[in-house]
Formats: sequence, structure tokens, C-alpha cells
Amino acid sequence: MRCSFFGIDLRFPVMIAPSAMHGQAHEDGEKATARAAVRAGLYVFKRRDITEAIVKKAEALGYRALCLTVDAPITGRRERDLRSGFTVSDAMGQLPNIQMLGNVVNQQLVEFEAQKDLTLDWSIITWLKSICNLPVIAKGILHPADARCAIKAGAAAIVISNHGGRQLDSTPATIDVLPAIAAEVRGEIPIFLDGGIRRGTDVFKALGPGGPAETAQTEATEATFGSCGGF
Ligand SMILES: Cc1cc2nc3c(=O)[nH]c(=O)nc-3n(C[C@H](O)[C@H](O)[C@H](O)COP(=O)(O)O)c2cc1C
Repeated sequence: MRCSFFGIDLRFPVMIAPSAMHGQAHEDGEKATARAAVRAGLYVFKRRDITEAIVKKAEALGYRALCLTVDAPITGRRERDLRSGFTVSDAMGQLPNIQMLGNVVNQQLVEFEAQKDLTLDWSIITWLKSICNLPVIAKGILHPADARCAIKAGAAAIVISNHGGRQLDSTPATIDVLPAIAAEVRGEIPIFLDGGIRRGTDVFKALGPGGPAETAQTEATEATFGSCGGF
């Protein structure tokens, strides 16, 4: 089955490891997804030279695509995190990509957030493409108009995602917006989808009537990513 679901990062480029593109189930399930999301997270910083260095490092290491999270310019009010007293571990500071920030980040989430570039618009995709040869995937699309903007900006694919509902309450379910977005994209670029995929039948629902299977996405995916891409 040529499907790939991956959990990654918003507003900011995230690397997809070659092994992450094969869509195979793993016994660690969501724990593995969470670990990968933490490891893979990259952000566009106000200091573009830092982002550029991280992107070039990813390319040199053999990563095959950049996944740009476009739905979280600022972190949402995550009430579950507030209730549980969630904090970011100091160990975050030991991650190589964080260390590249040097004095810019003082290992505290609030300061880390302050370094993010909140002024991003679709031109960031053009910029990312100008500094590397990797395809850029826009993650966090929930509306056909945004899918069109992503295509115009040069995205190689989109991820229909509501960030698992973690970023903003009351966003639509991805399965509900899929048909309209697939109708807009009509196979021009591949569509990935995440959110609420918990069993095989969820995959079939996403591939069902109105979904990308009717709009020649598979061919577009293979053309861009080979035989291991999304819908
Ligand atoms: C622990 C955790 C961390 C996540 N971190 C990020 C992140 O940094 N960037 C991002 O774009 N999405 C992140 N996500 C969202 C996932 O990439 C994905 O969109 C979402 O989990 C899909 O919904 P689902 O959990 O219902 O499958 C995270 C999800 C989880 C569970």
C-alpha cells in the first residue's frame, strides 16, 4: 500500500528521514511518532542563516524532503498541557539542532518561541527551494484556497492536517476537508493526510469516494517521491 503518514512540525521546516517514507506500522506506535516529531522538529528562525544551516545539514545527511509546518505560527493555548503542567525538558538543549542556535536559545521554551519568525508567508517556500534541492511539503492545509496558495508557491506536496487538534480547538476533521481539497488539487501535486488514522479502515476511508484516489494523486505522488509517497 502506497501510503505514508508522518508526524512532524508546524510553521517550520521539518525533515523527513528516508525511512519515514515507507508507511509501515511499528510496535511502538504513537510513542515512536512522538519521538520522531521531537527529533525532527525544525523551525524557521528570525535568523535565516541558522535555518539555512539546518536545511543544508539535512540535505547533506540524505534527507529527501523538507516538511514545512504552516499551521502554527505561534503555539496554541494547549489546555491539556497547562492542566498536566507540561514543560520542555532542559535535555532539549542537547539536541544538535538546538545547539546550533548557540546563545540565541537559552533552552527555555519561552525564549525558543521568541526566536521563531512569525512573519512567514508563502514566499518562505520559494526561499527554502532557493537554498536546497529538496522538495518542500506544506503541512497543515485545511482549505482548498490554501492548497492553491501552496501550489502557486511551489510546494511539491501538501499535508492535510489539523495538527492532531493540538494546536487549535474546533478545527475541522481532516477527513471532512479532504474531498474539497482533492477536488482543487486534482493531481497537480501529491496529497498527504494525517489525523485520526488509527486503523487500516481509516486509510480506506481517506482513499474512498471524493478522495484523492479519484483525482489521480497516485501518479503525481510517484512522479515526485517515487513509489513511497502519500495519496
Ligand atoms: C507529541 C506530538 C508532537 C507533535 N509535534 C508536532 C510538531 O512539532 N510539528 C507538527 O507540525 N506537528 C506536530 N504534531 C502533530 C502531528 O504531526 C500530526 O499532525 C498529528 O499528530 C496527527 O493527528 P493524530 O495524532 O490524530 O494522528 C505532533 C503530534 C504529537 C502527538
